[in-house]
Amino acid sequence: MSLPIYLIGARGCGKTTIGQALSQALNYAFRDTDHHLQLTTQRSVAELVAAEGWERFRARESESLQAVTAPSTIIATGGGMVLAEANRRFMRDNGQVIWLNAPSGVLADRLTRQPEAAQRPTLTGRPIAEEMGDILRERAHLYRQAAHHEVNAMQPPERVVEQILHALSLARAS
Ligand SMILES: Nc1ncnc2c1ncn2[C@@H]1O[C@H](COP(=O)(O)OP(=O)(O)OP(=O)(O)O)[C@@H](O)[C@H]1O
Ligand SMILES: O=C(O)C1=C[C@@H](O)[C@@H](O)[C@H](O)C1
Ligand SMILES: [Mg+2]
Repeated sequence: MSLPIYLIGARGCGKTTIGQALSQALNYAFRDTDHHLQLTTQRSVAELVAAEGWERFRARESESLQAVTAPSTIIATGGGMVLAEANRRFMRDNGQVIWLNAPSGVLADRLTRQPEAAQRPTLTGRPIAEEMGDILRERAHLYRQAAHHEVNAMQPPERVVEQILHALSLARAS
C-alpha cells in the first residue's frame, strides 16, 4: 500500500479534476474533504458556515482531513486546509503533498465559468478576481510550506497529471 497523495491549492486550481484523473492513473481511491463534510453533515459549505460560522467549519475541516486519510488514496483538500499549522504538518507527515499553483486570474476565470456561489460562500465579499488575488497573497507561503512538490496548474489536465507522476517517482527514487 502507498502513502496518500494530498492535493492542495486555492479554489479552481483543479484539485477535483486532477485528483480524479490521477486516481485513475494510479488506481487509487479518490476522496474530497469538502465532499466528505457535505455527506457527513448533509449540508453545503455555505449552509455550515451560515449556521455555525467559519471557526467551527475550520475545525470540522480538520476532522475531515483525518477521516479521509488512507493508504493509496488521492485527497482533494478544501482551499483553506493549509491555514491550520496542524493540518500542514499532518499532510506532510502522512503523505505526499502537491500544490496545484495557478495565478489568481486563471482561478477567477475558471470559477466565473463554473460558479458555485450556492455551495461555496465568499471569503472576503469582494469580486471573485480580487478575492482570488487576496487569497493567493495570504496563502501562497502556506501552500509552499505544506507542499513537497509544486506543479504548474495552468497546463492541460493530462500534462498536470504527468508532472505529478514525474515528481512522485523522483521523490521515491531519492
Ligand atoms: N488544468 C486545467 N486546465 C483547464 N481547466 C481546468 C484545469 N483544471 C481544472 N479546470 C477547470 O476549472 C474548474 C475548476 O476545477 P476543479 O473543480 O477541479 O477545481 P477545484 O480545485 O476542485 O475547486 P474547488 O476548490 O472549488 O473544489 C472546472 O471547470 C475544471 O474543468
Ligand atoms: O478557500 C477556502 O477557504 C475554501 C475553499 C473551499 O474548498 C471550501 O472548503 C470553503 O468554501 C473554503
Ligand atoms: Mg473541488
